[in-house]
Amino acid sequence: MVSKSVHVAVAVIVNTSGEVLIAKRASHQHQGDKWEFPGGKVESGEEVTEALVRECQEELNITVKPSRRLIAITHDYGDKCVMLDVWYVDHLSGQPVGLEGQPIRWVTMDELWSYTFPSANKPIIHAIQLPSEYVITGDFIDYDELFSKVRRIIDQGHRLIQFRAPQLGEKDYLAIASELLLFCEAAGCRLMLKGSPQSVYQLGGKGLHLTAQQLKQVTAIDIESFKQPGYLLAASCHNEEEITLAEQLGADLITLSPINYTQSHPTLMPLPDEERDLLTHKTTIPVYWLGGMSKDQLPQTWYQGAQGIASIRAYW
Ligand SMILES: Nc1nc2c([nH]c(=O)n2[C@H]2C[C@H](O)[C@@H](COP(=O)(O)OP(=O)(O)OP(=O)(O)O)O2)c(=O)[nH]1
Ligand SMILES: [Mg+2]
Repeated sequence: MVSKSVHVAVAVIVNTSGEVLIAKRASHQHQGDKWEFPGGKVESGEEVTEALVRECQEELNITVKPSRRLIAITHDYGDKCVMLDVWYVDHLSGQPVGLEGQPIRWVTMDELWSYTFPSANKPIIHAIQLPSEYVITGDFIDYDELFSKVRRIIDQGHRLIQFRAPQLGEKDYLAIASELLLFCEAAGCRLMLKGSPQSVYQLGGKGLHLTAQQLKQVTAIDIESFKQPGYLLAASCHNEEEITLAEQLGADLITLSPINYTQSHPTLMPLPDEERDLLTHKTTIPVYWLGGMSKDQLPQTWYQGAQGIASIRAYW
């Protein structure tokens, strides 16, 4: 166990075709021969964004403009502890070249899974592939209203939706969910479902969202189907204990709530800002802030290292 972590500026550079730039680390380097996102150590007195610009110049001969933080990850390799401060870069000038002799490649988001990265990188790859907004369905009077609202949300470009309908019994919920699944899949949108892992899996669901209560009850075997490539496991968390359980199960994303007072849970006290930020920094799982969130709070969530926002009211 190494206590002092090295602050590393990491650039996820995305081109206009949506491809990401990766580079291969030299054999003699720490985590040698693995692929990485370009970057390097933040020097003393330097801001992380300055380090990003300098490293991309030194390693790739390009000038970048970091747009926002994507995720921050602290990882202990045993011989070295790193804090990867990962930023999105979608503005660059110049043609990247491996100035240190390192092979470089533009790869699609899906191809990222077939490269070997240092083990700290797994949450980065999840964070790249997940959107900033996680839409949760609200009230609906009938089937038509539900489907037309989901259609509108998909047409607005959203690709991650949770079907929440606490007013329905399990049987009715699953019956509608199976229709909604086909509808969303045809549009390339991921539908996260609630319920028992077995019933969601049997229905053909590729995304399971566990309640905090389920987090305390399910075992690794119960959710193993949702650990396969192409599946997503999410969990609702409200405190450190629940986040630890989500980490142990290997969840791909979590919601953290309540961030503000909400109409759906009027009696719950919002998390104090300090606790919210601490929990967001501590976990390596992409975090969506939930509870009275609005889209104009997105920059603040990114700044604190969260993935984005989850909400009913901002979208429904
Ligand atoms: N750049 C980068 N480093 C990563 C990634 N994943 C990961 O665990 N690391 C670790 C490996 C290293 O221990 C550390 C980065 O340090 P580095 O060796 O690139 O630092 P540097 O560019 O300043 O190079 P150097 O001249 O000090 O060798 O972070 C990643 O995706 N990109
Ligand atoms: Mg480097």
